[in-house]
Amino acid sequence: MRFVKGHGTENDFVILPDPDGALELTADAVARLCDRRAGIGADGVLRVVRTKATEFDGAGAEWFMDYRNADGGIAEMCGNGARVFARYLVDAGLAEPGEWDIATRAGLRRVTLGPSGDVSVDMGPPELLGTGEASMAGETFAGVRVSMGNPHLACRVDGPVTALDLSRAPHFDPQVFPDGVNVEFFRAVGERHLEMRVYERGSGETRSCGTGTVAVAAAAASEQGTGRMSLPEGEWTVDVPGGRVTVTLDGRTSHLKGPAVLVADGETRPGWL
Ligand SMILES: N[C@@H](CCC[C@H](N)C(=O)O)C(=O)O
Repeated sequence: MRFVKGHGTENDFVILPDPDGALELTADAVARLCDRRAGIGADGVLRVVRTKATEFDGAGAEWFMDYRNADGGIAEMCGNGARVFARYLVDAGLAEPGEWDIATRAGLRRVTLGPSGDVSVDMGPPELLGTGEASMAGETFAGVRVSMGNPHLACRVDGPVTALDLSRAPHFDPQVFPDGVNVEFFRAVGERHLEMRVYERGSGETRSCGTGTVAVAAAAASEQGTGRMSLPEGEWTVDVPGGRVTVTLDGRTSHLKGPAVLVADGETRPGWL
């Protein structure tokens, strides 16, 4: 099986080119590919498949991003994955630099990219769903529930995010989050400038989460309380352990911009999976 390895702010992926949808990708195979000791190692898998070979045929995009978490579970959307997916398509000559849509389980997402460099994704409008909480290492964290197509709980903290112990999964109420949740911890470090760490559903602590960075920018913007229905417009810088991304809220939608890097090509050994 051919693969490419890539990352977006160190949120890393095994990319599996499967244009005709011929791969039978089981949860077990995904978990083995993502295993950092016995496999290739990644936070998730991006299967690259033509929409016409999937149930998303007719969605209005040529390519479907089939994203899976490291534990083999399926997620609706992955923001860093979308950037890396788009960079792979251009690098492989399967798409031209420019602006076009990719299909995801959360709907179409428009990507903008040149022949090299950063990739921007229209992430859609963040959906603020009220408050929620999670607990970790004996402490309870209050946050804002945000849907970016996938579920998030964005928790503001007082101290540096580096001080948090994210070695274990945060606890949350499964009645509030029946599909699980990605939990972000963020703190303001300047004007529209946040630092963030995340514990991702299905992948554990990762060094970046694109949907999570938009969720924390939306949560922080909502606290600015203009009383209007839409979030205050503005550009946010979000620092994550793996680097820096920019989130733009424009009242209609949100954009995530940041690096997307391909680092290796390879082939799994016959019979290994
Ligand atoms: N790292 C991703 C999010 C991946 C999916 C998430 N773990 C979930 O289960 O919803 C991103 O960059 O958005």
